[in-house]
Amino acid sequence: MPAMAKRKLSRQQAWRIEKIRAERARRAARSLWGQVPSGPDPTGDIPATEEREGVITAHYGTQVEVETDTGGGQRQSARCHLRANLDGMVTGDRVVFCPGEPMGVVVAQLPRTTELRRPDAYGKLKAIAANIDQIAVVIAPLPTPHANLLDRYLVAAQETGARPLIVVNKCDLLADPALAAPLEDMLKVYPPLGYPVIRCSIHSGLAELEDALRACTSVFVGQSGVGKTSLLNALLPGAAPQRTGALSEGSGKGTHTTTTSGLFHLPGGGHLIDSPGIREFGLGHLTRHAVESGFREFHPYLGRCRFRDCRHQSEPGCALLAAVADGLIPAQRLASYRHIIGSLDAS
Ligand SMILES: Nc1nc2c(ncn2[C@@H]2O[C@H](COP(=O)(O)OP(=O)(O)OP(=O)(O)O)[C@@H](O)[C@H]2O)c(=O)[nH]1
Ligand SMILES: [Zn+2]
Repeated sequence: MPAMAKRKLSRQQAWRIEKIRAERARRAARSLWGQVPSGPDPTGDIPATEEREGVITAHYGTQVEVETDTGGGQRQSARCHLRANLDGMVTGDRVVFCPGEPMGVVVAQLPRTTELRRPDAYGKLKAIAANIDQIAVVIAPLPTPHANLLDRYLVAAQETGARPLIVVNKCDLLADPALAAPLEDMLKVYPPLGYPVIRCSIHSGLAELEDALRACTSVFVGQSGVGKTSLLNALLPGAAPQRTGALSEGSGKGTHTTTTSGLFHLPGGGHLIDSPGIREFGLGHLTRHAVESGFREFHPYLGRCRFRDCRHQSEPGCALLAAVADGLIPAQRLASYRHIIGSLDAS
């Protein structure tokens, strides 16, 4: 701990230091993401301490890789231990750390803007990534896309606060009308609902995807085989899978374990967080309330059904059924809703 922390501080001094720390963290985070903070730097008159702010870019059990922005687009990485009370840290977390040789130590976690969570083996929801701005749900003509699965990912995305993006990969296969027709039919409901749709393949048309990923931190989620790893490798050759591991305490040399997740910087700008756990995000348990609120076009009708416990199946006076009949809600989305609720009831 720096000597400064041992001094007895008045409440006002402690409050001021807290404010300065928060401002420093905000500036560090914004400049790390390539945004230039505006206004004079109110922390400039404060003497530097050994503590720095950074972002967790990889996680290896009790060790993490923490990256700091050293200015001019340069970044520096430091391997750190986690303090024992900081076991819930994930890739994307912004932290305060003390650099050291061969390893530094993470001393504090800064507040998260968003959090991706999924149930662990015991059903308890655990964070798997933090501070994600955008969730790119990847689909493809093959494996066959299912509206209820896409909607499930969109519902899960809605809960996190990150903005959703639909990425249609393998568009080279759309030359086959038997693959194109059902996909286009399924997709047409999403742009009017405000979900952006991008079409690409690993062979061509990546510029639009690069644009959508610029200046933010994203994750790719979606069914196995839609091409998430291939897209990551097309955007950043050699990025996945990453095979560095924990450093041994004594020698500081690498051992061979696969990292559980990693944050990648894209050459075109923006960052991607990837891990097997993140790819399965959205397939965990959802509550009935989360499912209802995850269908954004349902919002004006929720609470307006005749029966308070309406399940929106065939009940008289159901506001959602009436909205479907009036063409205000796509029938495909109500069908998805029922499918997802049916899977909750069955589990
Ligand atoms: N035709 C075509 N094939 C593609 C494209 N992108 C990926 N593929 C193929 O699709 C298959 C699955 O790709 P992956 O990148 O492993 O899919 P994934 O979504 O990462 O799968 P998981 O790791 O299981 O989640 C591979 O055989 C890829 O070569 C594309 O744009 N066009
Ligand atoms: Zn109803």
